[in-house]
Amino acid sequence: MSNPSLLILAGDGIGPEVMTQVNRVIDWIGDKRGLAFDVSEDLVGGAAYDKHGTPLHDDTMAKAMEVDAVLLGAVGGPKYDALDFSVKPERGLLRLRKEMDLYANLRPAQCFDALADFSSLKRDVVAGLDIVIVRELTSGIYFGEPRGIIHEGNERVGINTQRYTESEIDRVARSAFELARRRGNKVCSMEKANVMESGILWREVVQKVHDEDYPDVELSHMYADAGAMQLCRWPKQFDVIVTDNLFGDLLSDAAAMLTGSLGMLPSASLGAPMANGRPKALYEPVHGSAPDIAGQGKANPIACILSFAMALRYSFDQGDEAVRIEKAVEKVLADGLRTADLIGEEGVEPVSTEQMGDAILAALDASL
Ligand SMILES: NC(=O)C1=CN([C@@H]2O[C@H](COP(=O)(O)OP(=O)(O)OC[C@H]3O[C@@H](n4cnc5c(N)ncnc54)[C@H](O)[C@@H]3O)[C@@H](O)[C@H]2O)C=CC1
Ligand SMILES: CC(C)CC(=O)C(=O)O
Ligand SMILES: [Mg+2]
Repeated sequence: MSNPSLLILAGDGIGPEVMTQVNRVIDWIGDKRGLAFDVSEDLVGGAAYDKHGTPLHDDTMAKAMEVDAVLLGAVGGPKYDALDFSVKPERGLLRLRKEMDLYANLRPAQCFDALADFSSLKRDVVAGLDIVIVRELTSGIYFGEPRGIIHEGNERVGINTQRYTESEIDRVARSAFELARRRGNKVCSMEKANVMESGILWREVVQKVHDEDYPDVELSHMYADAGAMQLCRWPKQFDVIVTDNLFGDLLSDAAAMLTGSLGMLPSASLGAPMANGRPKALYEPVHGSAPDIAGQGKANPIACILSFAMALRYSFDQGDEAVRIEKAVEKVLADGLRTADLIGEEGVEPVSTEQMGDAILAALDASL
């Protein structure tokens, strides 16, 4: 039988830097755990634009549709800010999400004990935190029509449309309830049903899916603005949060700071099962291309490494190996290793991206 296939799209900015460390972990898993992957690499975002004049070449899109899982670094950067909207690096990533139909974006926010004092919130509030935001990823205001910038009278008007069908809400709600059953059995759904019709529909459909098929899961509803406040006030009240594309984008960046840094948050974007039973899947850190630190060897590779651990868990039924990687990360943090984004106190010397990779590989070796 052939090895499972992975397509690596490192992208722009710190994407290739953090992905270099992930490649080392992939090699380690192949050598030391006998879990080899057929890895291919390609371009996305600004890197693809530079070569092909498009942020995602059709051939790359076709490859992404064929492989067992895609691993992505990050896209975007100031070099591309002036480009026409249709060819901006971010469009490449949005096309992947849309055409692979990756409707459920799982964004876990877990606070490692060693970082509990580093969060901008008090230790009590974040210690032991383990929540997952399930963000709808293929619809809502990022994709709704009409959209654009039009002329009206003597001024321009920017338009985006929030649009959700019942079936789009239904399927992401099911993902959240299924996930909750494997965790703390609680779902909190967030929208703005007080001011948006799409929020009213969202709330109704989530409630219906719950009542018909998941009555055993505890369900609550919250307005997304209040949800943001509750995430900062007492995040441990949550287990799984399900929300739309825009609110999920915002709430998950906010949740990142509960864990210490945006450089810590992995994600899995999952779609319907393929013929082999595995879900269509793309794994990527929640952070972007971090142009302010790109090329300096300062980036924290943990979010991207933990995204590969999520791939092992959700695409390849290798939950034990995923835990092995998560424990290795926990160990290096407990040993005091910190990339620059995790340094709060004076006198603590940051390690480089590569040194963090070295330490995680050493911790993996020690786990054998
Ligand atoms: N999935 C993706 O590829 C995403 C791409 N972007 C794109 O990235 C570019 C920069 O966007 P920003 O708003 O600055 O967000 P960003 O996530 O790239 O950076 C925000 C802040 O967090 C820091 N940071 C992020 N990841 C880090 C890591 N691994 N280690 C250490 N520090 C880290 C950065 O240095 C920066 O100060 C833009 O072009 C944006 O569109 C933004 C978010 C997601
Ligand atoms: C297309 C991305 C740049 C949008 C984003 O911030 C995200 O998905 O986290
Ligand atoms: Mg974002």
